[in-house]
Formats: sequence, structure tokens, C-alpha cells
Amino acid sequence: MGRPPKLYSFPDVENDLAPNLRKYILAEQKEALARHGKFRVGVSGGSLPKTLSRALLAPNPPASLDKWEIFFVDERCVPLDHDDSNYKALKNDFLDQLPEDGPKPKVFPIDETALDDPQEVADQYEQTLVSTFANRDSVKLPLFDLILLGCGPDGHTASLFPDHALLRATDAWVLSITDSPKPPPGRITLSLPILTHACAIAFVATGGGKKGILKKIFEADDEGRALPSALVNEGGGDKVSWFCDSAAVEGVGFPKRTSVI
Ligand SMILES: O=C1O[C@H](COP(=O)(O)O)[C@@H](O)[C@H](O)[C@H]1O
Repeated sequence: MGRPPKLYSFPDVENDLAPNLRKYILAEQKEALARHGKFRVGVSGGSLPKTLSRALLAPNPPASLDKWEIFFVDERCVPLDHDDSNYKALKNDFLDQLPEDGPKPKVFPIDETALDDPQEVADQYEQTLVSTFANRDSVKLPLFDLILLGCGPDGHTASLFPDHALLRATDAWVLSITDSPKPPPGRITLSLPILTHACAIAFVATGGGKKGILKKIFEADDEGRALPSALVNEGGGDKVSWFCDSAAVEGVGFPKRTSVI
């Protein structure tokens, strides 16, 4: 690996990982606000929203939350109130837990009008990105301030799955998938180049169910190197940080850090 990612390992999610993730996110927020007065964040579904809320809600939500713009790195093509919806997970675990009278982020869910046509959902979401990011960068690629990713037990991240043709897609910002190996089959996802273009990229992977796959990703042999999460490591280099607990990194030989400075 040229510019290796940072691998953080914490004994416990609640007491160690969450406060360090908070410190990291607030540092990225500070830099983003200094750069352009906004904090544009891409979030995942799965287990991420729960850990995010542990990190951000206590002792109090960030004061500048009204400067946050939250997008989804991937979404399942289901109604926003469906249990499989990544938006619903973020809403239940984080948005609905914010104090009523406090600042609120601006959130960009998918359009629900064409859920039976994932390509249409992807095109609409790409248009959302185009209109939001249009004044920056001359928009060759949207520049997220922070991307927060999960890593599935098979090494997938966002809705980019091992060996899938979407891993080679470079033209569109938002891609559709109709044969996701993990249900539901219809989904949209940011493409790999958009993920790795971000200013900062953080994976959150916890629990013993992740340990085998993290070993493969960080050992990066032929099989491991080709996994979607490993491709983010390769493309993002030292912009990438992994927030893991001891159970997830057991047996991983890669150098580990124990605290965000
Ligand atoms: O299906 C998905 O899975 C991944 C990983 O989820 P996790 O529960 O193993 O953390 C998630 O990052 C992605 O957003 C989601 O759609």
C-alpha cells in the first residue's frame, strides 16, 4: 500500500470508539467549515447510524449541525419508512434523537416516486448531487468533506459488492444495482471514484462478525486486495481511517492506533 490507511482499534464501542469517532468527525467538520462554511457528509446504512448516534449525541450534538448536509452513500430502493431503508435507520437512530429546539442537518433522501426503477432513482439522486455541489470544483466529481462507510462481512461497502461489475464503473456518480447479493436486490450506490475522491473517508466496523474479512482486507493478498473495501483503501490511501473494536481486528497484523489525537 502506497499511503496506508489508519487503523484504529478500541476495546469498546460505547466508551472508546464512539468518543474517538466524535473527535475525528468534529475535526473534519472544523476543516470543512473553514473551507466552505458547510459540512457535506455521505453516510451508510447497516450498523453505522447506531454507532454514529453514540458518537454524536453525547454529551451533546454538534453545535453547527445546521451547517451539515447529509447524503446517502447507498440506499435500498424501498419506501423511506420501510425497515430496509438506510434513511429510516438514520432517522430512527440519529435524526429523531436530536433535541427538538436544537440545530438540524439538511438531509437528502432518495426520491420515492420510481422505486421499481433503480436506474431512475440513481439518476435522480445524481441530479440532487449535481444541483447541490454545482458551485464547487466545477463539479468534475462532487467533493464530499467526509464519507462514513460500513464494511460487510463479505467486504462490500456502500452497495459495491465483491466481483460485481459496478466496481469498474467510472462514468456515473450514482449507480444502480438490481442484483444485490444482500437483500433487497434493488439499490443505488455512489461509485468508487466518488467515494475515494472525498476529503476524508472513515470506515466503522465492529463486532466479531467482521474479523475474518478485516484480516483479508489488511493483509491485501490477491483475494483481499480486490475486495470493495480494500479498493477504497487503495484509492483513498491515507485519507482513509478505520474505526474498529478489538473483536473486529482480532488477528489483523496491520499496525493499529489506539486514539485519535
Ligand atoms: O447493505 C449494507 O451493508 C453495509 C454494511 O452494513 P453493516 O451492518 O455490516 O455495517 C452498509 O454499509 C451499507 O450502507 C448497507 O446498505
